[in-house]
Amino acid sequence: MTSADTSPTVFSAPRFAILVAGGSGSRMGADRPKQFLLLAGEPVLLHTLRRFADPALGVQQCVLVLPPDQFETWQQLCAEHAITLPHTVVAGGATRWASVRNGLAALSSPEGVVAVHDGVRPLTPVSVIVAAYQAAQAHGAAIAAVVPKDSVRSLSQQGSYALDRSRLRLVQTPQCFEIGLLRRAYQLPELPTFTDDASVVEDLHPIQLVAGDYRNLKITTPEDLLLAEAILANSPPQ
Ligand SMILES: Nc1ccn([C@@H]2O[C@H](COP(=O)(O)OP(=O)(O)OP(=O)(O)O)[C@@H](O)[C@H]2O)c(=O)n1
Ligand SMILES: C[C@](O)(CO)[C@H](O)COP(=O)(O)O
Repeated sequence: MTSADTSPTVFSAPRFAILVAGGSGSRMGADRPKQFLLLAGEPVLLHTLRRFADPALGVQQCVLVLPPDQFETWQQLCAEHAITLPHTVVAGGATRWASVRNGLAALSSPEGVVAVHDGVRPLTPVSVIVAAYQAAQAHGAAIAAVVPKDSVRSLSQQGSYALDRSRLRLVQTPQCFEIGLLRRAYQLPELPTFTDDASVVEDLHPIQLVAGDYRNLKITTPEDLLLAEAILANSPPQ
């Protein structure tokens, strides 16, 4: 895994972003999808959008994928929170895979590097996004990942057995790809084993890992929101 690059940002390929926020947030169990819940007084998705609007990234187009029945919610939040950051809104699908595919169709260019990022990862350091874009520019496909801190076991018919965690990584987003490569991968049929974009691409192209960040959590269940509030208050990622 390469570590986050601190040298001056050098990009040669144009950069795009797809923020997938088309889910319903069933595990959060809130009264609305978790991407619209407030974190430090602002919608989770606004925090995420702001990360990708950082001038160091120079992102040309940011596509937001939303549940088709939640466009009005987002419009209201944009008005309430004076959200003027430029973005393109498209409708999500029944699965994350379908939402990414819809986001890809909305990109304004067939060339460049695209970051696919969970709209519910609002604390991603910009340095991690830079590292993923740069590695994808060099190698075609790069994703953020961290080293597991817990021991890990696999279930077996007899019970369970220990895995060698030194050979395991926990996968995060952003996941960055040459646009042509990602489009080819998303023309293949959807499989139930696809949990992220790397799993969609890996049969076509090797996946490079870059160092993620433990603060880059995915807001999934209620305690994640508490953790995110604490991180923002005490150690906000830049
Ligand atoms: N049909 C879907 C499902 C998920 N996502 C997005 O993919 C990201 C990761 O998914 P997850 O955390 O599983 O979100 P939900 O599907 O909303 O949550 P849950 O599985 O608890 O219902 C989220 O930003 C989510 O909005 C999406 O764009 N379209
Ligand atoms: C894409 C992802 O965030 C990488 O860790 C993860 O696979 C999403 O999983 P989910 O079940 O859709 O939350």
